[in-house]
This record gives sequence, C-alpha cells and structure tokens, in this order.
Amino acid sequence: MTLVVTPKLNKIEIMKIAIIGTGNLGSSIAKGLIKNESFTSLYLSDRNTKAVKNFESLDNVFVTNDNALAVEQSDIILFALQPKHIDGVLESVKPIITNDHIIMSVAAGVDTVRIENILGADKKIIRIMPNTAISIGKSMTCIAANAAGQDKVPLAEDIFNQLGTTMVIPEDLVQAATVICASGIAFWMRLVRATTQGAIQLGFEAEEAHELAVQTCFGSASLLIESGRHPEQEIDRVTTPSGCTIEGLNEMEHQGLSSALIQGIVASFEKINQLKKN
Ligand SMILES: NC(=O)C1=CN([C@@H]2O[C@H](COP(=O)(O)OP(=O)(O)OC[C@H]3O[C@@H](n4cnc5c(N)ncnc54)[C@H](OP(=O)(O)O)[C@@H]3O)[C@@H](O)[C@H]2O)C=CC1
Ligand SMILES: O=C(O)[C@@H]1CCC=N1
Repeated sequence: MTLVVTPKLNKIEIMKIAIIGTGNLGSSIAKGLIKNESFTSLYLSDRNTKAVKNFESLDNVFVTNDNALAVEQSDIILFALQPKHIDGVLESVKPIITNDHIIMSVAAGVDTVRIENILGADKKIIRIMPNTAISIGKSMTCIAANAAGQDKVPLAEDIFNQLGTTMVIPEDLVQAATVICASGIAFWMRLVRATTQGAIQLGFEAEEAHELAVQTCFGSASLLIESGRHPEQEIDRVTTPSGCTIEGLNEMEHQGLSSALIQGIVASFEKINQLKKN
C-alpha cells in the first residue's frame, strides 16, 4: 500500500472511499469529493450508475454495480441509500465488513443502533448529515458517531470540512439537524422562489427577479456570517421608521410567516421521527 498525499487534506492520508448509492445525495457528495481531489480511490456503486457514469473516465474513480467490490477496495464506506434500502444492502455486505472499515451513513432516520444491529456494535459507525450543497463545497454537515467510531470523528470532520462546514453533535440531535440543514435547502429554495414571484408581480422579468432574489439571499447570509451579528440587529439597520420595510415585515408576520416556518420545521421533524420507527 503506497501513501498518497491528498492535495486538499494537506497531509499524508490514505482515503479509499466508496459511496454506495449514487442518487441525489450520493452523486452530490461524489462531485464534491472529485472537485477537491480528496481521495486516493473513489468507488461509486449503484444498481443504476447513470448519474455518475461521466465520472468513470477520471483518475482513481471507479463506477460499478457491484457493492461488494466497492467495499472490498475501500476503507471508508459511505452509504447514501434510502432508509427502505439500507438494511438489505448492509446485510448483503456484512460478511466483508471488517473492524478496520469506517462506516458512514447519510440515511435520514437511520440511527447508529440500527446499523450496529446488522453489522455489530464493534464497527466504527458515523452518521453524516450533509445537504445537496455539498456538490459545490457549501454543505452544512452534522456528524455523530457510535462509541466505536468516536476516534474517527476527526477524520470525518477533515473530509467534510473540505466540502463546507461541519458540526459534531450528539446523535439525538441528528433528526433535528436533518430538518434544519438537509430539508432546509428545500425550505430556503421555496423562500427564494416566493421572493421571485413577488418581484415579477412588481414588474421584473423572471430572470431578473431570480437574480435579485438569489443575490439578496446570498448577501443576507454573508452579512450574518461575516459580521457575527443577530438577524434582528441587521433588520434594525434596514427598517427606517414608518418606512416600507417594517410595513412589509409586519404584514408578513400578520400573515404568519415566522409561525408558518416554525410549524413546517416541526411537521418535518415529526415526520422524520415516524420514519425512524419504520
Ligand atoms: N437528497 C437529500 O438532499 C438528502 C438525502 N438524505 C438521505 O440520503 C439518502 C439518499 O437520498 P437520495 O440521494 O435523495 O436518494 P436517491 O433515491 O436519489 O438515491 C439512492 C440511490 O441508491 C440506489 N440504490 C437502491 N438500492 C440499491 C442497492 N441495493 N445497491 C446499490 N444502490 C442502490 C438507488 O437506485 P434506484 O433509483 O434504482 O432505487 C438510488 O440511485 C436517504 O436516506 C435520504 O434520507 C440526507 C440528507 C439530504
Ligand atoms: O426528504 C427527505 O426525507 C430526505 C432527508 C432530508 C432531505 N431529504
């Protein structure tokens, strides 16, 4: 086994990674890893490899239908399967999973105990909860591990810090993190779309309206990140007394904007907790 310097990790590390399931999220993670060249080898395995077929021409990237081959050739196995498929796939590769493997799973509602029940509590299991912005290196990714996997959490942070921002959290908060960060992409997209619809009603062409909404959204997030200030402090800097901003904000609240968002988040959380029981 030769040591390879992975360019963006900036240290000597062997990163033989397999992604099992290359649908929406698995292919987004693959894109992020490929963009950062942050692996020694990358196996992409799916029963339908259409979404990642283009990657097979790249150096050290292997596209396959054979989950077992991907596991055998890799040290870090990332399962990006729907909850209804993950148990069956784990059962099928169980005979070739060793205590040296680092098992990662992004499956929503699938806790480490469920994976331990199939693979054994002695296996290093890390739950990763990223979002689809991982494909452009902007994911907010939460990380939690079982007891055996605790010492591999820094490695998971190293990998996913290259693909955005990470936060290590207790496992009992992963469901909540899924709603806020993973589903959150859809929630924010809907807010951007609604702003675009408003801008079109006020006279902008659709493309212009989209750009105005996206750039203003980007500016708002950047202000919070760079200033470290609370959103209400930023709101205070915009709301001229008796002006149009406070008029609009108050009407949005009369119509239940904050309440609708909070209720949506809670409904999403209740659903994910139901999924966990299935
Ligand atoms: N999408 C997102 O933004 C996020 C998703 N998640 C979680 O990530 C997981 C994956 O989600 P997502 O990518 O959206 O789902 P997808 O259905 O898009 O991807 C799952 C992939 O796994 C494939 N697959 C199913 N069975 C097997 C098998 N036996 N062997 C190999 N591949 C198989 C599927 O193939 P086929 O299409 O033929 O079924 C599909 O291509 C889910 O558990 C979800 O909860 C978490 C955070 C964010
Ligand atoms: O909607 C879902 O169930 C999955 C988990 C979070 C994002 N997609």
